[in-house]
Amino acid sequence: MSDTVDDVDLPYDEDEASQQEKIQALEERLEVLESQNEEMRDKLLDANAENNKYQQKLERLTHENKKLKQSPLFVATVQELTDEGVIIKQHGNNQEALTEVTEEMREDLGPDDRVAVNNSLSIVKTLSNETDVRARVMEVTESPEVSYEDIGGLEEQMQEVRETVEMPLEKPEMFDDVGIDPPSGVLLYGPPGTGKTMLAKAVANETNATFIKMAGSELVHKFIGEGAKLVRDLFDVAREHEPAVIFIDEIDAIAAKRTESKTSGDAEVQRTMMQLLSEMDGFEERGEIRIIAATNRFDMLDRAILRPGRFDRLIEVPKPDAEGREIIFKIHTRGMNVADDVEFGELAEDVEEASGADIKAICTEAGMFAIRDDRTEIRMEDFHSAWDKVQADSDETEDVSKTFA
Ligand SMILES: Nc1ncnc2c1ncn2[C@@H]1O[C@H](COP(=O)(O)OP(=O)(O)OP(=O)(O)O)[C@@H](O)[C@H]1O
Repeated sequence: MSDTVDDVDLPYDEDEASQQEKIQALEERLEVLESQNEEMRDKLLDANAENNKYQQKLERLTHENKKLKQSPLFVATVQELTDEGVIIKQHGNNQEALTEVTEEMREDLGPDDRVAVNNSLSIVKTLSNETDVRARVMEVTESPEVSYEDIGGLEEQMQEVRETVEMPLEKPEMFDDVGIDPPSGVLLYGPPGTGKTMLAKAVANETNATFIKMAGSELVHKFIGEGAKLVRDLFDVAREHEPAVIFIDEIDAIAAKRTESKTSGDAEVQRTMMQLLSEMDGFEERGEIRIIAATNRFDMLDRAILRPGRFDRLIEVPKPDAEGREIIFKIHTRGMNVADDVEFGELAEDVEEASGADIKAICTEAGMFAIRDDRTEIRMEDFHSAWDKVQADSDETEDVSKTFA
């Protein structure tokens, strides 16, 4: 493009064009240039808008990036508010530290409050109350209402649970006299709804022990030190309630085989499991506390937890066979008004893949079918319709969980 007027390529012949022709040619050129200018301005506006969009995206990504790079937060408990600052105690390592806080934050803080702190131990936010967390994740029952008679088809398993959990609680001296250590922990494994929780509850009931249940998934927390702290709490609560049976359901959530990825989440889960193992290793001081864990995913477990002194007694709890199913039908219809012609043996054959939990559901549903039909007596056909419904419901749940997987 030309820089000066002298260089401009004129739209007419300087020597031949008349004044009129020159003016007209220049006007036409001006018009073209104006429309080109307009076009360029539009493009510039578009480009600016686009630029803005990219700028925003860049900001968002930079923010995300920063968040990802940020180190995780730690959990601590406020010990004391002093003139020099706030004394906090970190969970996990139990170290105390003095940290400064803003005046506004100081007003919201009190001793025993749980707070999240960053790497430099500055308080980032306050957390919900610890007792709330404990209550949410721990189920403590003084005497669960399940007895051995409520469990069907698990004779062998029941026998083994009694030997490994009941005997050491009731007759610890026998182990001393014989000179062997009782098994440390019992691991129940098998498909969902087969009676693992029931077995643990029944043994607690029969030994007058407090039943303390915690789900492994509840131990997986986003704050460093939180899972390990809850494990310590779990054993503290058990010590306060001796004799006690600790039941850790879904143990696979904290004791799965190590994956390749080394994210901080994995490390936290690992720490929680280590805490559990170290509590179990302190067996001598554990007194009248027995530990039972359960999983549906035995294949996923880290073998480290199965070593001697840890969960060293494995008990498989399978789906019931026909005989077991018949017993479970009888257990769950004990209080029900069942017609004389109902054949539990036949029903047990019909519901081949049913678990104990399925059979309980079938019995309740069969009752519902009778009510819908305005009857107070439950017939064979009600049980059959109920089995169809239970199967259809579980297919539906499976479809839903597949959709959301
Ligand atoms: N063997 C059984 N005898 C009688 N009832 C059973 C049996 N198994 C399961 N049930 C019924 O199913 C319900 C659920 O069983 P339970 O919670 O013990 O199963 P689970 O094996 O712990 O399942 P999950 O692995 O899903 O936690 C029980 O409350 C009980 O009503």
